[in-house]
Amino acid sequence: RTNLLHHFLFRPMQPRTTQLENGAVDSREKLQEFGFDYCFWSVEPADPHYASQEEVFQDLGVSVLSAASEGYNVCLFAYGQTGSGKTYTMMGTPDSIGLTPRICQVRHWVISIYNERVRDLLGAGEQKKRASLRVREHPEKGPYVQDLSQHVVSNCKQAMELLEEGISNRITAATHNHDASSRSTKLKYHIQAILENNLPSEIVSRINLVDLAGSERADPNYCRDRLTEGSNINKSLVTLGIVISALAQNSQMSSSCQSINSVASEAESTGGSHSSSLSDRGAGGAGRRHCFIPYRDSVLTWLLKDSLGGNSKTIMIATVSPSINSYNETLSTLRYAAHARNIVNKPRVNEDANVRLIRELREEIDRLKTMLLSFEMVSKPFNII
Ligand SMILES: Nc1ncnc2c1ncn2[C@@H]1O[C@H](COP(=O)(O)OP(=O)(O)OP(=O)(O)O)[C@@H](O)[C@H]1O
Repeated sequence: RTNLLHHFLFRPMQPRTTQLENGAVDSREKLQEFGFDYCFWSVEPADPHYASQEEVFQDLGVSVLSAASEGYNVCLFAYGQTGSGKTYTMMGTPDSIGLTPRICQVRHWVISIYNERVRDLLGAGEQKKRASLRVREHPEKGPYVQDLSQHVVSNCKQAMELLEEGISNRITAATHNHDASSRSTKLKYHIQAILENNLPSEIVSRINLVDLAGSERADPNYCRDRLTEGSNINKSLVTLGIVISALAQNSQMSSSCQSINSVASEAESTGGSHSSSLSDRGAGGAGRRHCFIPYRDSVLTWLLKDSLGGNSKTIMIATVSPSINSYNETLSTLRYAAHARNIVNKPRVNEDANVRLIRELREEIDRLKTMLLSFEMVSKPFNII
């Protein structure tokens, strides 16, 4: 999230009309307003407002890389209806390279790819044979996939080749196994790129790049008729929706408690007669139960635990189609994104405690040296005499 906030007036390209009971037509436009940080229009290259892949990278990719080099975990995920451009934005085409290969072109990235069944798409030998890998949770580093193969890439071309290899492995595996879950892959791919900075800072930051399946799968009715695929098929996307709205609700609750508490402390400091009642209300608000966040209900949300409401800077790309036929899906994507925007994460620099202490002591020495220098400069005129 940046501080920049624009407003998006959602207006269908043709005014929506409603047939009234008496046969008349109500052609009033229905406008909906949404907040967002960036908006990219990439329908027609000849359009003066056309946003190229390079522009999207400059706005989003560069901030991902700079946050990661500072030691923050970063997550970038694309959400939207089928065919609205998630893969185009995240992966791109050979002629128009998207965000993921551009982000991964930096040296010493370690890439791992897996789908929602946590299959290692780039594994060789034993790793390739395994149907699925286990997700475990490290007390400090958070959830991770055990025994995932790691691949180092040093340029954009290598990253693109590796991604294509992983994606073709996923398609082959799904076709051969007649695996219902893989055929309707909820998560197209999930890459974890780990940036390891060498000593003395020892910063390790994790980048999650996620290309989700079409958002219409988040609708529990989507595969009602597909008996073979079962009702759990869209679990990742449905759970993602539940997690996002629960987090948004918690964040809103916390911010309203904070504002009540700040009004209360202001009233207390000015000696207001009603301060105690406001404090009580604040305490009551804080005491209100926060929603339980069901991260573990799906592998996707478990692995993205830090990215959603935790230690990460997270960017959600909501892709929408300009077509009037996609009105409902577009509206639902924008509502989803508006919910996600309310989530407050707590990103922090990943540093070893000892390393942090050394860094802080060095900063203190620098500060004291500067003070000493300015003190010497002030006292010099007297010495000259
Ligand atoms: N901005 C764009 N410019 C040019 N082509 C685009 C753009 N966005 C999408 N496309 C093209 O539209 C088609 C569908 O896009 P894409 O595969 O990215 O959709 P998706 O949201 O990932 O769909 P799904 O959820 O089904 O995988 C692709 O052929 C893609 O190259």
